[in-house]
Amino acid sequence: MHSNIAVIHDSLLEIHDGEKYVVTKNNKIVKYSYLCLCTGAEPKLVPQAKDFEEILGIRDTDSVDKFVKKIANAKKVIVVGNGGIASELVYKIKNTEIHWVIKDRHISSTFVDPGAAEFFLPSLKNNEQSTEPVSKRMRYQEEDFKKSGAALGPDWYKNLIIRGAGDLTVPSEVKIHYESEITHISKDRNSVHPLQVTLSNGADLTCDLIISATGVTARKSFATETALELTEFGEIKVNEHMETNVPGIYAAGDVCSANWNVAKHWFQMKLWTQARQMGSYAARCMSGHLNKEEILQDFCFEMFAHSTKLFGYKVILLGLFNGQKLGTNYEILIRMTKGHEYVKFVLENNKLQGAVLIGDTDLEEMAENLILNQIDLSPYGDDILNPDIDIEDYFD
Ligand SMILES: Cc1cc2nc3c(=O)[nH]c(=O)nc-3n(C[C@H](O)[C@H](O)[C@H](O)COP(=O)(O)OP(=O)(O)OC[C@H]3O[C@@H](n4cnc5c(N)ncnc54)[C@H](O)[C@@H]3O)c2cc1C
Ligand SMILES: NC(=O)C1=CN([C@@H]2O[C@H](COP(=O)(O)OP(=O)(O)OC[C@H]3O[C@@H](n4cnc5c(N)ncnc54)[C@H](OP(=O)(O)O)[C@@H]3O)[C@@H](O)[C@H]2O)C=CC1
Repeated sequence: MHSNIAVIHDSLLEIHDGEKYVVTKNNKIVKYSYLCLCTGAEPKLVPQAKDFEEILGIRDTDSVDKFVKKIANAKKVIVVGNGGIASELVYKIKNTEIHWVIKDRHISSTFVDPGAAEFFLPSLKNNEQSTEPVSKRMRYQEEDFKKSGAALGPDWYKNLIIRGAGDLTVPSEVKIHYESEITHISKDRNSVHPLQVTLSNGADLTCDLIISATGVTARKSFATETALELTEFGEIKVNEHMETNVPGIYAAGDVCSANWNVAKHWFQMKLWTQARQMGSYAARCMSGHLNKEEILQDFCFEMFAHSTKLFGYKVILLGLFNGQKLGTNYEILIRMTKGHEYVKFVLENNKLQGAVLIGDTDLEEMAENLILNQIDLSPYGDDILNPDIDIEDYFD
C-alpha cells in the first residue's frame, strides 16, 4: 500500500548518530536523516522470576502462547500486580483457583479509586462472563514469520480461552491478598502445588504458576554513540516535538517519557492509544522539521483520555480522573448504581478536572467538553450528577 516504506525484519543494534546510520543484528547498515525509536517496553517481573520458570510475564503473542499452555496444567495460580494486566486476567482466567496479590488496599489501583474498586468487586465473585465484549477497534493479525514483538494492546484476550486444569464446575471466587507482596518462593516438586510462596503479610500460599503483572520498563536494546538522556526509570526523554537530546533522533510510545511542560489535564501513561498518538505526531514532527514547517502540538496532548473494559464494564477515564496533580484541593461527586454504573466527577473551584465513567453512562462527551471548556459549574451544584436531570442534553 505504501511504496515509500521498506520493512526490514531485523533488530537494531547500534546507532551511529555522528554519521547518522544504524547497524542491525544481521549487519545491515541503514542511513537516516531522522530516526524514531519505538522500541516499547518489556515486563518488569518480580525479582524471584529469574529463579523459577513457573513465573511468567505477558507482553506479546509468544508470551501469551506460553502462558495459555502452562495454565492449562495449573490448578492453582497466583496473579501479582494491581494494574491493567492483572485486572483483566483475574476476570478472564477460568477453572482454576486464583490468588491475587496486591500492594494496595483496593483492586485495580493503577486505574481506579477505592469506590470504583468496590463497585467492581461483585464481578469477581460471580464471574459468569457469558457475553464477550464487542470490539469496536480494528484488530490486527500478526504474520506467521514473526510471532513475538509488539505488546498486545486492547482486546488481546478477546478470542482466547484461558482455562486452568481445575475441576471446578462453577467459576471460583478470586481470593484477594491486600497490602502484600511476595517475599520468598521455594519449590517442592513432591507437593501437589510445587511453588511455596510467602507474602509480606506473613501468609503462606502454594501454587502451580505465578503471573507477574507488575509493570514494564522501557526497552532500550541498542547502543548509541552519544548517550540518550533518560529518566530515572530508563525512559528516553523527549521534548514537545518528540525529539531526544541527540539531533535527528526522536522517540515515541512506551520507550519515551514526555519531558515537556505538559498541559494541566494530560499526563503520560504507557497505553496503546498514547503510543499510537505519539507515533503519529512524531512522524509529523520529523516531516515538519525536514520541510521547515511550523509544528503545532497535537490536541490529543491537551487532555488524558482512556477507554477500556474492566470486569465486564466499559470504563472511561478523562483528565485528572484520580485527582492527579491536584493535591488535596479538590471535590468529588459520585453517582453509583450497583451493578449498573459508577460515575465520579473531580472538581476544583467548581470546574471539572477529571471523570471516571464506568458502565454505559453516555456522559463522556459532556465530561470531555466540561474539562476542556472549564465552565463554572457552581450554579448546578450536586445536580450535575442528578440522574433525574438530563444534564448531557442540557449542556448540548
Ligand atoms: C497484555 C497487554 C494488554 C494491554 N492492553 C491495553 C489496553 O487495553 N489498552 C491500552 O491502551 N494499552 C494496553 N496495553 C499497553 C499497550 O499495548 C502498549 O502501551 C503499546 O503497545 C506500546 O506501544 P509501543 O509501540 O510503544 O511498544 P510495543 O508495542 O512494545 O512495540 C515495540 C516494538 O519494538 C520492537 N523492538 C524492541 N527493540 C527492538 C530493536 N532493538 N530492534 C528492532 N525492534 C525492536 C519490539 O519487538 C516491538 O515489536 C496492553 C499491554 C499488554 C502487554
Ligand atoms: N485495559 C488496559 O488499559 C490495559 C493496559 N495495560 C498496560 O500494559 C502495561 C503493562 O501492564 P501491567 O503489567 O498490568 O502494569 P501496570 O503498570 O498497569 O501495573 C503494575 C502493577 O504492579 C504493581 N507492582 C509492581 N511491582 C510489584 C511487586 N514487586 N509486587 C507486587 N506488585 C507490584 C504496581 O504497583 P506500584 O505502581 O505501586 O509499583 C502496579 O499496581 C501497562 O502500561 C498498562 O497500562 C495492560 C493491560 C490492560
